[in-house]
Amino acid sequence: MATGFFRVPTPVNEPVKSYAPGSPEKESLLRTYKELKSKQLDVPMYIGGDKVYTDNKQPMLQPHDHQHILGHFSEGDASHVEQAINAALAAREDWANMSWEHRASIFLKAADLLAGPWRDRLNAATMLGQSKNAYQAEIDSACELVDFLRFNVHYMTEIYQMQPESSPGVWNRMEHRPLEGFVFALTPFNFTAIAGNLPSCVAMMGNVVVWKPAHTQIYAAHMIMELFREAGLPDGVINLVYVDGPTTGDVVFGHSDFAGIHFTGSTGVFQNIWKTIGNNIHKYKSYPRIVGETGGKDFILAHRSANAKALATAISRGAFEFQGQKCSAASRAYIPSNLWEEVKGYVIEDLKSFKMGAPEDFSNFINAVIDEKSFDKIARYIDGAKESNEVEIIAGGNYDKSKGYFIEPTVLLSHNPQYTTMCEEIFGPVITIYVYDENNFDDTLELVNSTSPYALTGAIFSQDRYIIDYATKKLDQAAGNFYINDKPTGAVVGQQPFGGARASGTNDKAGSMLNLLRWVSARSIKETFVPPVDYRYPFLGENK
Ligand SMILES: NC(=O)c1ccc[n+]([C@@H]2O[C@H](COP(=O)([O-])OP(=O)(O)OC[C@H]3O[C@@H](n4cnc5c(N)ncnc54)[C@H](O)[C@@H]3O)[C@@H](O)[C@H]2O)c1
Ligand SMILES: N[C@@H](CCC=O)C(=O)O
Repeated sequence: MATGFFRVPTPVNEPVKSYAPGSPEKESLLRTYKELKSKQLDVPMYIGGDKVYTDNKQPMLQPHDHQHILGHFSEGDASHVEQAINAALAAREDWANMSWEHRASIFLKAADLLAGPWRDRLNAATMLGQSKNAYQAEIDSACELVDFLRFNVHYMTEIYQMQPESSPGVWNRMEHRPLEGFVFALTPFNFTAIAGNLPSCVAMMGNVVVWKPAHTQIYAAHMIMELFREAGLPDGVINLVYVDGPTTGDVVFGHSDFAGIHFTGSTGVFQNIWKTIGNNIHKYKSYPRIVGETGGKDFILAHRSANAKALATAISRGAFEFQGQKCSAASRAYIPSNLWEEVKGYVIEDLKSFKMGAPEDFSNFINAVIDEKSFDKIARYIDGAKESNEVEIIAGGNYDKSKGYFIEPTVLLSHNPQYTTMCEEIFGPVITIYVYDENNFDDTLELVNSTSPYALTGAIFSQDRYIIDYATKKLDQAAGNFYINDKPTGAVVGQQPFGGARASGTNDKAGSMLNLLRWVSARSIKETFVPPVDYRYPFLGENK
């Protein structure tokens, strides 16, 4: 059999298209958007080689126009989860034995399809189903997913190249085996790229997967599955089911072949999953890999030396892009008293210029939040602020769900640094600001570090290099992604490996070698060329 030591193409980040007025990409995307919007899809689950339809049809809505249905998905039950596990296990041997370069080819082809003919379709699906504007959909569902696929293939080869030393007469080798069993990918609503990455990077390493997306992301999720199939992913390697979370969890976490979970979502759900796995630990063949990236309460801390305009821009973009429905969105800010009036002026000016509405109008910066449950939760936080005498509403504060789930970008000013919205994740377009005495930077650093249980992202703004150095050291455990003079969001694959610690997750850095290492189990092999033929140590003979 002919073979070689193959080098994969060097990955570079997929360029982000502008969708500027009159651009060909804008025209082409809008055409696809309108085409998809005009029809209703009947979306199946994908189990083994089958597209599985059930009688339990659930609507897929547009968050910005909830009476407009995009189609229906077939909801499954526990029996479908069992079938998906069986299909995965049946596919395991062939997939695990496929030469790595062919696994790589499938995902590199998926990346090229997505960068080319599939780009508009996945972007339009993300705009329609998750209410992202064109630019944010482009960053997420096109560029970030393309980057995940290409960079992960590259990291995979780096892992395979990790080999031990050998001594004379011996050749030591290390194999990076897929896990024994199946892996469960449980994905959130807010990023199409994350939904695509969680099952695919696990499969890339030779594993088989059962994938359950959030119900509100199924519209784009099924297109990702179609993309992988077109790229040549064999049947049964990734099995996509639409079953409610607890029912899926009961079947998956009770199965002896459960080998790991790749999760992104909220902290509470992840902590419950961890407990369930702990309680069932005696049932499994191996200790399951538990990888979870979860919630955040991401901060901006400004020093009195900060540039007020840059700081205000970081607040406007960092808190409100994608309606704050980003794990990394800035949701608490600590501003020194000397800068507050100026910063407030810029932020209010920015917010006045924001347009809110459906994504098909490309001039809308703000779209809708994902569903009624999220809308009601965010509205409750805003109502709480209206009633509190510890908080003022500086901007926004209105909401309306009559047509779509629209919440005005809202800036709260809290006089209490421990007020609820300074501590809890809201996951919506709300930022709370605490203005501190400009001479009290040290105490404020401590406040930032200790106020919330999360440690996902954070930013320091200062023009003073001693302060930047000092804050970077003091806040070393406060954020897994730390930004200097930039908004605490918008991590790019290959540039800022992403993930947080404390209650924000296991910090296995999505889109990096660190993450992929969790999906392999190394086997060390020692081969001795001329084995000894006498058991005695040399000195045993001399003592006679
Ligand atoms: N740290 C990160 O990288 C990152 C990235 C994106 C989103 N997030 C977090 O995700 C959350 C928003 O996403 P979401 O609302 O989809 O999260 P979620 O926790 O509600 O849902 C995530 C997934 O878990 C499933 N699920 C929910 N309850 C379950 C249960 N009891 N048992 C089993 N499965 C269950 C959901 O159906 C979904 O597929 C936020 O907290 C955000 O911070 C984190
Ligand atoms: N890569 C993204 C992660 C978003 C999570 O929801 C960011 O940093 O903005």
